[in-house]
Amino acid sequence: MAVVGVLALQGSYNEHMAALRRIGAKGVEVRKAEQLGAIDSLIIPGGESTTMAKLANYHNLFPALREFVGAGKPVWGTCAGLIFLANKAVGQKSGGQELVGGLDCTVHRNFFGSQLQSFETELSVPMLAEKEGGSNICRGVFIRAPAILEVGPDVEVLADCPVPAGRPSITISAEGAEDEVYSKDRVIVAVRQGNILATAFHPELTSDSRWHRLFLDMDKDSQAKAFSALSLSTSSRDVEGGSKNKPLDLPIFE
Ligand SMILES: NC(=O)CC[C@H](N)C(=O)O
Repeated sequence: MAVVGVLALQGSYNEHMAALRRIGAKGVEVRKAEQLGAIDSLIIPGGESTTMAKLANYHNLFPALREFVGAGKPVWGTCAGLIFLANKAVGQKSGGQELVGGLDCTVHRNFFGSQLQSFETELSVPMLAEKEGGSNICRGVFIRAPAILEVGPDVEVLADCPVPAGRPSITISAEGAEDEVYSKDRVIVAVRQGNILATAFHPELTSDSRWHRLFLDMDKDSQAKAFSALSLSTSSRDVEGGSKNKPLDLPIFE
C-alpha cells in the first residue's frame, strides 16, 4: 500500500492523518528529511506558513522537500501548504519567508483577511465530481486563507470563488514593477499542476473524502506510469517473464 507522508511540524496534520485513516490509506507523520525517502506522496497541511517555514528551516527540510517536489512525487498543499508550494507569495511579513516552490502561481498569503474573516462556503468542483463521483459542490472551509492570484500555463484551475464583497483592493508589489491592484471578482482556490495539488481551504476539516481520494489517485496514476515505463523498457530488452500480466498496483520490485 502506498505510504502518504503528512508534514507534521505544525498545523492540521492530525486532521489529515484522520482523513487518511477514514479512507483506509496509510499516513505517516514526517518531521525529518530522511523520512521523505520512505514515502510515496506528501501532504503539507494548513497552519501558519511563517512558523512552519521556521520549523522546516530549523530541521533543514527545505532542500529535501524541493527534491521531493522536483522528482515529480505527488504533493498536496492545503492553505499554508499551498503557500509553501507556490513559486511566488505576496502579502508576506517583511523579509518574506522561504518557499519550497514548484507550483507555477502567485499566492496571496492572507487574501481573505484575518482570522476573524474566516468563512465557509460551497464551491463548484465539477472536475472533482467527475473523477471521484458525488456532488458538483464541495464545502470549502477557509481559515485566514490564502488565494491564488495568477497561474502559469500548465496549471489547471479546479475551483474558484467570488471575492467577498467589501474586500479592500490589495496592492501587489513585484520587485521593480509598478504596484497593481487585484480587481477581478473571482479568485482561484484550488489547482493542479502535474503531480502537485493545492487547495486554499481545508478538506481535512470536512467529512468529504474526495480531495484525499483524488490525491491518492494521483499517486496511483504516477505509480502506474512508472510501472508502464518500466515494463516498456523491460519488454524492449526481452526479459523473461515480462510484466504484462501483473496488476499495475503491485510493487514493481518483489
Ligand atoms: N489556515 C491556514 O493555513 C492559514 C495560512 C495563513 N494565511 C498563513 O499565512 O500561513
